[in-house]
Amino acid sequence: MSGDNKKQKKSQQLHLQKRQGRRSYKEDLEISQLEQKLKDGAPPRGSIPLTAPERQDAGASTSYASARTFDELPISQYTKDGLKKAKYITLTAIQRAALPHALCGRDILGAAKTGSGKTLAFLIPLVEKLYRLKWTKLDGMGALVLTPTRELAVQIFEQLQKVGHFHDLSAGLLIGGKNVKEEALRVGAMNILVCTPGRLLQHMDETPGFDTSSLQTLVLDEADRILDMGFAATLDAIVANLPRQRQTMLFSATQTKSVRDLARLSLTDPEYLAVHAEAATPTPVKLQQAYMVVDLGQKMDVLWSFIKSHLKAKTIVFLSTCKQVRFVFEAFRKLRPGVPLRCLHGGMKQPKRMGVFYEFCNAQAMVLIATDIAARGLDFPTVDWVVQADCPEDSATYIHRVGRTARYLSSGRALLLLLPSEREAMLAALADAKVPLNQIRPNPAKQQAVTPALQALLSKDQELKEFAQKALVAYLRSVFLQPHKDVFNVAALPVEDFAASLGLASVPRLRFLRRVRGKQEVVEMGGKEALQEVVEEPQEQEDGNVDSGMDEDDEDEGKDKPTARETNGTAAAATSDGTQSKKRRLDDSVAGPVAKDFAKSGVDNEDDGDDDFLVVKKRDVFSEPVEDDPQSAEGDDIGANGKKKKKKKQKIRVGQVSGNRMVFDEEGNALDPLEQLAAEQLGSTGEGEGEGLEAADTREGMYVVSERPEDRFRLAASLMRARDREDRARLKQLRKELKLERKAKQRAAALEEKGAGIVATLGRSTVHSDNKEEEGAASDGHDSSGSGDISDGNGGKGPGGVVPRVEVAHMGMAIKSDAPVMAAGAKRPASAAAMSLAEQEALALKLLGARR
Ligand SMILES: Nc1ncnc2c1ncn2[C@@H]1O[C@H](COP(=O)(O)OP(=O)(O)OP(=O)(O)O)[C@@H](O)[C@H]1O
Repeated sequence: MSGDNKKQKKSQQLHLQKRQGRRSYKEDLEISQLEQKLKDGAPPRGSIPLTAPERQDAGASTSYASARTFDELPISQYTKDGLKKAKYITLTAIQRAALPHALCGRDILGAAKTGSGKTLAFLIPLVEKLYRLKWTKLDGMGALVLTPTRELAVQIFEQLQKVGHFHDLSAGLLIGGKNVKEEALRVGAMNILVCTPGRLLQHMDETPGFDTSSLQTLVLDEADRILDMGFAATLDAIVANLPRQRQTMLFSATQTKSVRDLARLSLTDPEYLAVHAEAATPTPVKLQQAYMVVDLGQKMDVLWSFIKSHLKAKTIVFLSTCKQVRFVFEAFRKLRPGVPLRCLHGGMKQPKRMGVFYEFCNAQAMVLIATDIAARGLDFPTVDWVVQADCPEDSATYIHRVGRTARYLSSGRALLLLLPSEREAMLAALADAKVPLNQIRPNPAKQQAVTPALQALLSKDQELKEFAQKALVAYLRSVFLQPHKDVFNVAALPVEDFAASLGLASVPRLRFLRRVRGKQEVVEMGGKEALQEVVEEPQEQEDGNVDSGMDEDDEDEGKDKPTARETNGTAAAATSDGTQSKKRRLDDSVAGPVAKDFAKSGVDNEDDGDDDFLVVKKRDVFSEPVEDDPQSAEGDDIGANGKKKKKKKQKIRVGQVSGNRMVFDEEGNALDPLEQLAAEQLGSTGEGEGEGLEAADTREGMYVVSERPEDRFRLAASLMRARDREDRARLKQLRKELKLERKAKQRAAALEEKGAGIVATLGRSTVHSDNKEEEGAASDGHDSSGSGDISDGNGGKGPGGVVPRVEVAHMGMAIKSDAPVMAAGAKRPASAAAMSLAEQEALALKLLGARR
């Protein structure tokens, strides 16, 4: 038999062996040795291996409890090689404490500071257990990792690819925002699933043949969040579908010890491993933390000033609700602070979310404005600052938010903005949690007022104005719904100042607020029950609009989701009279100009439930005059028949005399169109209005030259040119940002592309295989390695002297950049991005044209 034929036969035999679930002799031998070592050297129950003395002589003891490096652990060569490839050599504290217990199959409650390496502490035992059980692709789902958010699931999945790089296991990512039918086709063949709870339950309910009965390991990352009331029903339903006989591991920086929670998961004699329990602080040692007391009306200025004075930093800004994030992002972006801005919240579409996630990972200087969706687990490299612009709901959320910086060995800084009404109780809660905080004050020299610029922006941009209105309502509502009433007192908030700081001329009338304030007065006069009554009123509970930091319902893409808090306690489910209350609200009379703006602009669309909050009387704005809206009052013209005359649209024609046409400013004052244009131009400098006018007077003498029409035309033309220049610069900036975005999208799309974004094969196949049989085997979803046998002992290339290769049509844990599947995958996002660039350019050019 020729050498080639022999090779081919051996390869075929190996395939057959794999399909039958058998391992090579060397693997079998390794597995039995590992089992023995695990049994002999298991740490005593209840011990924390972290305190075990370091081994002087590796051969002297059978215990691996004192292992300091991954090489010293009783784990497979495949895992060791995967870890080495990813440059993981020494164990972190939580890994030293948890791995010895977890590897011998015990249930674990792991608690350690943020950024301390908890992910590997559960991924390694999970992969090892399946390896030792000789799990094959035919054995179905063997391990399940649950996480509260999609981005965290993706991140864990990427770590899993590193650990399992050389293993023959398949892994899937089940998160919302993807095609559930495509997932359903493949989900049954996955050995390890990383999921958000909502999507997993959906598959359990709807995917035929999705079998979880052979599950060996269940992991809850950010366990306290998954166990809290927001996920309660989902989690209970998932657990009901899982076998009771399994290993369960719970990890978080703020671990639960609640007996009730543990009973729900049927933990058996769990090891509680809190490695930093005795530490002076629950936050990373290299994290510097400070707080600043800021009036609500000053918050926007403080935030803007912070961003302007940290242009080279990578910063995450946390706000309470999706709508605030959207408004602050859109408004600040338009004001161009000089550092790229991005936003991340639960209302965004999944591909956009992933794009932002990767962009922020790769950026050196950038501000990410986010809700608590980014608070937990996300491992963005080199974040310099975490700014909590809105107070966190409790000390646990504080700890997770600040944990996005100072991760592993790096340092970082965190700033918390507290309102005077939040200060005392929040500081007490943080002191209880042993969080060290210094007070700092804003540097007056660096203070920059953004409010006048926001006012100018909002006066020109109706959409932004609506965003601001919604942001205001969403924030007040979120404060109202917070359970910790000693910290969050909506009645104490200076709402008018807040509205003004967002650039709004007036405050929408909010019935709930009026009632809370009314009841507050009663409370102050001694009637405590009154406030209780307010808190429990059902009418205000339809849309909390708070982004709780979890992807609770994967199908609710694009909607603001209610929080755990809303489904729990404070805002218990709406009562049977909820519908009536809603009707009552709609029947109420219009309160003020802003409410009318909402009515006119038809903002009461389905996806913005918080408009329900406004007291809007639906009426035909075309058939009756609006009394208290200066803009409408000035502009409306009633005809002889009593009907409103249709007004001719006003235009400014460059190069022609503007005649006697008038336009009106925000306050309803009449302005000549060119004067208005000049005023707008000044406003858009981003300086305070008053300052802008003054500067213009001396700089260009606009108001002097506007006496003569020709001069005014010249002025208008020069203003137009200046705007064109500005737009061109913006276009350039846009292109730059798109380039960055494209790169991020490519990464996200590559993830998507690899097996529709959900599948990975933990493979150790050869890279350059011209063996047709092998390829055929690979394409039908089975192992294609043919050389997984480690008996040939070729060191340096991983076990068995093989180099990993991507299996056809699957996203391999053994991804190689030269793999055909990647090359094909890379094409699509690139052209998609190019299209969007072209579209963006066309739009920008259209804008430029329109201006002329
Ligand atoms: N043994 C190790 N050696 C070097 N780096 C490590 C090791 N373990 C983990 N890391 C790195 O430390 C960083 C933080 O790890 P990880 O995300 O697992 O932290 P965490 O404890 O889960 O944080 P959080 O509580 O925020 O979820 C990651 O970048 C990870 O790659």
